[in-house]
Amino acid sequence: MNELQKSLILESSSRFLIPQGVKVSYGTAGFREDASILSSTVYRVGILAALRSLKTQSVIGVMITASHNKVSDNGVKIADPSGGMLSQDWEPFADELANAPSPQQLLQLITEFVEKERIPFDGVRPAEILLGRDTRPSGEALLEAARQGVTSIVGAVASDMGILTTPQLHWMVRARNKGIKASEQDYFEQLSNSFRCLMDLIPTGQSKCDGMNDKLVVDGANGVGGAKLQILHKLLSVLDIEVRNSSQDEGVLNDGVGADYVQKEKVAPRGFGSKDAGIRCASLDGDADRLVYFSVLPESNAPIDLVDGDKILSLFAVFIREQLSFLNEKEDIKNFDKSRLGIIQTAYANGASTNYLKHLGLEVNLTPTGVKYLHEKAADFDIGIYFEANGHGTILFSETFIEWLEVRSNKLSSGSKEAEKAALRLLAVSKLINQAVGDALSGVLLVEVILKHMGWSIHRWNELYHDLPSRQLKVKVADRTSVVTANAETVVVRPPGLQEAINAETAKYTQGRCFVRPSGTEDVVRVYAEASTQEAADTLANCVAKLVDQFLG
Ligand SMILES: CC(=O)N[C@H]1[C@@H](OP(=O)(O)O)O[C@H](CO)[C@@H](O)[C@@H]1O
Ligand SMILES: [Mg+2]
Repeated sequence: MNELQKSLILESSSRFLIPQGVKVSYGTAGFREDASILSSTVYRVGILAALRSLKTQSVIGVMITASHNKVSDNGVKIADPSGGMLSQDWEPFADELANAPSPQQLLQLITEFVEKERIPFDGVRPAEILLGRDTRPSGEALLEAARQGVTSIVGAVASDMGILTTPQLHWMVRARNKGIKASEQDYFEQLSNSFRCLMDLIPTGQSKCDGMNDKLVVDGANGVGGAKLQILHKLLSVLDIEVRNSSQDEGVLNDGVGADYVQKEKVAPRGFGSKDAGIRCASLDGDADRLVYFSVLPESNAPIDLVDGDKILSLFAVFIREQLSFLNEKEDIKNFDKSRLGIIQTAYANGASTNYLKHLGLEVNLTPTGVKYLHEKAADFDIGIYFEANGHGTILFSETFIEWLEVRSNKLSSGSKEAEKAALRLLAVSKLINQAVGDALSGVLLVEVILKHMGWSIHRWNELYHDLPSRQLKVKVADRTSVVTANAETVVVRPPGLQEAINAETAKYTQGRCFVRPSGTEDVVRVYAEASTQEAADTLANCVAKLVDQFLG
């Protein structure tokens, strides 16, 4: 780094001094705090993104959002060249950078890091960053802070992509680095074209089913997703969609609305009630990277039948497996010796879903909580389907498998019609479903077209299996990092004795399963328990919460 560069960083960082006594950490979902203390953090993430862009010689994304958190919070995270999360080996540097006490210390850290990582300041490409934000009122000023961070690196270019869903920004970064068209319009066109293609491939006579209500009502969490879904809807007049809670004019972001609320509380969001009984409903979270479905029950206090991420995963798995079997029948797929379908879940997946998927003969893998782990594992397969129970997930297709499908779908025209259609369907799914990150908008479209393909109502879908009753609790402890887990967080290895105590308690319950882990986003230890009845799951969770308190309180 030359002297000009150094003085530029010193000068601009003196405009973004860090607040006293605040320590931030790049957690499971980037930095997330009360918006009022975030501008120095976001400014520094702008610098980090520019360095990452120089290092990778690729376009990098910065997304300003706090997802399902309250409207006064905000956050920031980086999208890597693939469109996925920031590489984990850069996370410690993100922490150091964000917490450097003074501009001088910040500059020193950057200088050392640039040398250590051999970041090319004289590379072929200058840094290029796409900036996006959700609808939070604090977003505009924070985006400006990010822009100033980016442009404190000489030659770096920051493009403001405006108000976007998180998955749209990730999609654009991925598309830009693949050299394909990457505007928001291109995103909508790709989704709507591949949706139409899947609709055209629905077997004749299949698209009607008794008791199937064709209307879908979507809760937009008063966030960014509702308005974007309306745009898609205009392009896809075949879909009968009504969007409620679609902006902050209709109510407060994430307040009694949204996928996180619906999934955790198992109640209908604001604006939905017993009048909607039986209708197929869906809920997005504040930045539209999570999706759950539900149907309201006729009782007056509007309880719901929840169709969560596990069941969306199961629906996708059934459909993909069916297409693979059409290819299999023709022996075609056997020629592709590595073709493997993998299912990825976390320990929070309902045990009934895991059993169901294993019964289908599918390979189910568990990873620790957090999209980065699920995504990484899913990329090991030709088709990897991953979902968190809370509704974040997608389907990844390997490049080689896509190439194989492309060749097959051309060759097959002379052979089996079914196999040809199956190959075309899989290709369309790979274009519809976001390959960068879980995306509620593409998720809605895929669910809708698969339900039509199967001729299934939401009730038929929900009957795939019955969730085991479960309970989640949070325990406040002195130091949550003293809980250390192994085996995808299913076993506690520290403090000693805690796992044995959990085992002894769990053994008392039919179909009992229980695990504890430190949260990556909140200062708590989470307890998850499952058993054959709700009462038993509640008791098990409470007993284990007490154990956690005894061992760590
Ligand atoms: C039990 C649970 O829902 N955990 C959530 C939550 O992580 P924790 O590490 O459990 O706080 O936030 C993550 C980021 O949004 C999400 O990936 C994850 O699924
Ligand atoms: Mg989100």
